[in-house]
Amino acid sequence: MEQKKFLKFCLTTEALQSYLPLFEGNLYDFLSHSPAFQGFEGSICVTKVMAELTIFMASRTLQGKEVRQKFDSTFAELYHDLDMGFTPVNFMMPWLPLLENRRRDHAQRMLANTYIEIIKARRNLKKGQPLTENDMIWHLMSCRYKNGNPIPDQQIVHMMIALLMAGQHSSSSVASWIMLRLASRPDIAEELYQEQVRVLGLSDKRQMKRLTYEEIGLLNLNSLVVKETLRLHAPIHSIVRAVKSPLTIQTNKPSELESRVYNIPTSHVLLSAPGVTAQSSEHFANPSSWDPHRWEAQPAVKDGNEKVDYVYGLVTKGVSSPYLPFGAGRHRCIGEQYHSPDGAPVQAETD
Ligand code: HEM
Repeated sequence: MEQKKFLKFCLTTEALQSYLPLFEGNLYDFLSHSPAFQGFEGSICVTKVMAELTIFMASRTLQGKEVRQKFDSTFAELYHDLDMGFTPVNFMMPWLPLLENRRRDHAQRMLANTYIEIIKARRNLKKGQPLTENDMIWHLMSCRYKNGNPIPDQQIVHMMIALLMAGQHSSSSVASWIMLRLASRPDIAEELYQEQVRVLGLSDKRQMKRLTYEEIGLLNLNSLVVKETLRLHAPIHSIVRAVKSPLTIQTNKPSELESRVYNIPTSHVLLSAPGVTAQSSEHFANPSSWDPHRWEAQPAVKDGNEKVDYVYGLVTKGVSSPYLPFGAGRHRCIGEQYHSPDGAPVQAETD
């Protein structure tokens, strides 16, 4: 949890505000260079393009200049190999002599070496030499555990790779679904465009003006599109926990079930799937239809205002909402806010 608190530093509102110009810069750069966005018609592989875009934007903002520069060459390939080792079989049996597992391990070692070199080079900067931007690597290099110890370089490396993986998969998957859903609903795409023209205005050259952090909050339909897409296509469909000590669970609705009490031994692993309630007609009318406007009428969940701090900052204590795409409890996502400003300019520019 202490490490989670260190990571949270780069996801604060102030940090996110400072990323916005970087997001936009990378986005415009991508749109002008990527073959996928030349001309006004044609077909593209949405998942591939969104994965590329997300990794460029995340690497530049969270990981720092050096990592972003390396993504143009070797890093992207290594990341791909790491990514291919991210399927259930690799999780269940990470030791299997599969080609994917070997490539994954090789990529992990190469990426780790690269991060170590970046950290070393930064430590060797002469006193008085200007710092590069205040990114996550700098921050972790200056953090100390409660016992006063600095974070060992190897741990910084592992945290940086974990962050890269945590943010990339989820964000690029949601971005792809948004594009695909919008392609099937031109009326919503048009509404989104009109909202952006209304809120952001057009420049003299009839181009959309640059977005400010505050304006993101005014793009109401934009946020409903993200919310509704996360309801139907939450990227993390299964959340698993190993039972560490014997657990007794009493069901809330005993009348509907044969057994009211479950005794769960430590040999078990529990799996929760938040998408089940998010797509249930018990909570959402016509649940399989993608309708961002449903949230305008959706009753708010009464989960109470109580908050709890698991060391990395206050989070809502309640877990009874049928809609929990970012999880709940101590392992709840710390990237929720990051995801929104990341998505907003992308959606606005590609509409
Ligand atoms: C649409 C985007 C995202 C979704 C839907 C999402 C969803 C989730 C969920 C459901 C969890 C809980 C996992 C569990 O309980 O085991 C989680 C954890 C986490 N997320 Fe995200 N996430 C997103 C984006 C991000 C981003 C952009 C970052 C970082 C920049 C991030 C960093 C993390 C981290 C570090 C954890 C681990 C927390 C822990 O184990 O304590 N996420 N995320």
